[in-house]
Amino acid sequence: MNTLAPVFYNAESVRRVLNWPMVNEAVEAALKAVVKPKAPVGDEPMDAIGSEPQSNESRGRSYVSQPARNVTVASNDPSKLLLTMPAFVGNYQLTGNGAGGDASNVARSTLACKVVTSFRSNRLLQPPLPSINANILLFNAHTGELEALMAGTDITTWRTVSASLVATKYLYFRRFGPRAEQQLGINVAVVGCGAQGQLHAAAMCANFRVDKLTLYNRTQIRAVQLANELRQRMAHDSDSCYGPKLPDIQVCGSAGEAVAEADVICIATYAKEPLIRASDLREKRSVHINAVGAGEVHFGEVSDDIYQESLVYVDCMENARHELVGLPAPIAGEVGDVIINGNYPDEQALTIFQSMGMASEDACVAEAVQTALLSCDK
Ligand SMILES: NC(=O)C1=CN([C@@H]2O[C@H](COP(=O)(O)OP(=O)(O)OC[C@H]3O[C@@H](n4cnc5c(N)ncnc54)[C@H](O)[C@@H]3O)[C@@H](O)[C@H]2O)C=CC1
Ligand SMILES: O=C([O-])C1=[NH+]CCC1
Repeated sequence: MNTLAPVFYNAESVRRVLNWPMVNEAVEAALKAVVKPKAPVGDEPMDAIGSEPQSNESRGRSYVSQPARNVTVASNDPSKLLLTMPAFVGNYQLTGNGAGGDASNVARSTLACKVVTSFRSNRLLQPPLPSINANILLFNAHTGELEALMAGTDITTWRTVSASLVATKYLYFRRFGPRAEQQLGINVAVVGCGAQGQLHAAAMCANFRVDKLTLYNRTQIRAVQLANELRQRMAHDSDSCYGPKLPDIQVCGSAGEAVAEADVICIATYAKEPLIRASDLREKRSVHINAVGAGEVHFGEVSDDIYQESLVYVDCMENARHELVGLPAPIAGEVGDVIINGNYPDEQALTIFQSMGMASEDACVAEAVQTALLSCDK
């Protein structure tokens, strides 16, 4: 493509092409690409003696260059942050869905940088603004030229929710069998009904068979509004993807009440103190938690006693070394490794997906969005 002048894709254009099959596939590609190859035990190639294991690139697998994100505190207020998130994702493939209709199945490489602010007080403005605002720069991966600037706020919400969907599929459903995500009904709890919580609630119902959805928000009216919106949307959706029966949606007075019968919990707040504890979870564990929020300290909203009982998985081990210092439990592994190797947790396990958010997810989704928009123009 000739990129003499970068193209601007506004939020409306991006929203037009976002859909779950596309975003889920792009996010799954990013989660797999960050997994570093393991050195084969007792079978090291001659040229590997004393050196690093062979790279994903030399093995023909996808790979990532994703430095730790840079955080700038805006003014003297530590809750106002500017994050720069660069990533190169090499040699990954998307099928027709993930490429926005372009089923060429060629290996792709994407170079991108997301610039995102997190100003949690934006919600208190009149009128309120989103807490998270993002833009994504997409470069030509061969020449380094800037090709596009893309509105990235919706992509941030969608790719974060999608990471929770993918984690739920592999860390929860797949422990019960290869097609359990299509067959098993689940109870889902959403704690925090801001931008993230709202889309988590809708996406869990659109992608899985949800029997019961419980919602909790500190300001209850927002949970009530979300419940009403979801009920209306589901009732009017003609090509229903919600399974044979619509979910029973309930608003709860506490986070503990919301999670009491949940199989899958999504928690996305700015709370610094834990909102859920081990005694809140149902006795028969077999529970999966997507821990998404808490701002600067990712693991603040879930109590230590839950972490201590859990197998904790992350999106990226390398990022965890920088961002999860003090995590009250060891890290069991990366979601991408579970996808690649099929080493699913036991049925009874309590698992946490500790979501930090990766620049490579933004890059792969932005690339899929651009492909979809270009194919719309044809
Ligand atoms: N893991 C990832 O990739 C990403 C994580 N996030 C994080 O997700 C969280 C939510 O983000 P948004 O939904 O965009 O924000 P939002 O401002 O739209 O919603 C924030 C929610 O947190 C709740 N909340 C805030 N403080 C609380 C407290 N002390 N106790 C209980 N509830 C509280 C609010 O009631 C609201 O429901 C943030 O921590 C944000 O940093 C956001 C984007 C990506
Ligand atoms: O990954 C991301 O984009 C963010 N994580 C927290 C704020 C924004």
